[in-house]
Amino acid sequence: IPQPSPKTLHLGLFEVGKPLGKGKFGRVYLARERQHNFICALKVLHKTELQQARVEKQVRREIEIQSNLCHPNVLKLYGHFHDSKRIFLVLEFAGRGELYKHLRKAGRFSEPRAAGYIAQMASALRYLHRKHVIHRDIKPENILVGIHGEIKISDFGWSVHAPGNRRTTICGTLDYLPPEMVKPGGGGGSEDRSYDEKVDLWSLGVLMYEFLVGEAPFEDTPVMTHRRIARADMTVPAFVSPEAKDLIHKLLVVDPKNRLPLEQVVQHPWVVKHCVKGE
Ligand SMILES: COc1ccc(C(=O)Nc2ccccc2)cc1NC(=O)CCSCc1cnc2[nH]ccc2c1
Repeated sequence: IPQPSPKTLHLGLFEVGKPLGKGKFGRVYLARERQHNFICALKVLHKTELQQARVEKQVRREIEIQSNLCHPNVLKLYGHFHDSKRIFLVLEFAGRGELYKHLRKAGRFSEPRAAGYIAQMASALRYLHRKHVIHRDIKPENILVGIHGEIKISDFGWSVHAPGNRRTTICGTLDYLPPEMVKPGGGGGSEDRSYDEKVDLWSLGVLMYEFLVGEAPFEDTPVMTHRRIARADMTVPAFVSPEAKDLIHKLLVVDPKNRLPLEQVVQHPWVVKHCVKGE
């Protein structure tokens, strides 16, 4: 009988299939867990890479946070295991792939479709915020689509327990960052970068805008994007309905305290109008 190598030993439980994508830190494969014929996504993280990027603690915290989350619109982390060199995350497989690909293909979403997605996002964020988890990186690239068309927030590479205080610099797009995370700290020069769950309300507004318009509201050169975010300086095109425009303006508010709470987002006329009960 061939001696199983450490690789097959750990992966023996899984039949590894086609690559699903490459994340910041790891590759993801379609996989089937043999015992129960269970299809999932297997994310492979290399310990050396995590050590070099000094994110091992973050991964551990993330695994601890995520293992306790269970919501239809939050991508499930079923479990994890590791061998000498790698950490394996056993993730839910979203059958219809990445939302941003659907958005790029469609250009922009119809208002009913966008409203359905915003209602699901609000439901997922209410769940996360009740558990004092801030996502902090809501954008189309971090949303996957399940086999029934339902959306799933994922890639919590930046999630923290509220209130958070950013230490690591932000990399990647600025488009979704709220004023309190791009603006130098409030008066007194002290870099007061504390923020709370309301950062996700701002990002929900940016996401809604991008669903309806096909591009982010503050898209510009980095310097201009900073300035426009800090002032919530954006224009909503005329083809966007007045109700949708109203909700966007109630989320993209510079002062976090004045952003529309999630309970009121799901009761907003634009969301209610397009969401048939129980859909
Ligand atoms: C809950 O989810 C996650 C939890 C944690 C991490 C993570 O990497 N954490 C980390 C890593 C290193 C340093 C710090 C933190 C990633 C995810 N999620 C994804 O990466 C989504 C795409 S992988 C799954 C998946 C499913 N279904 C698909 N359908 C088509 C493609 C596809 C792809």
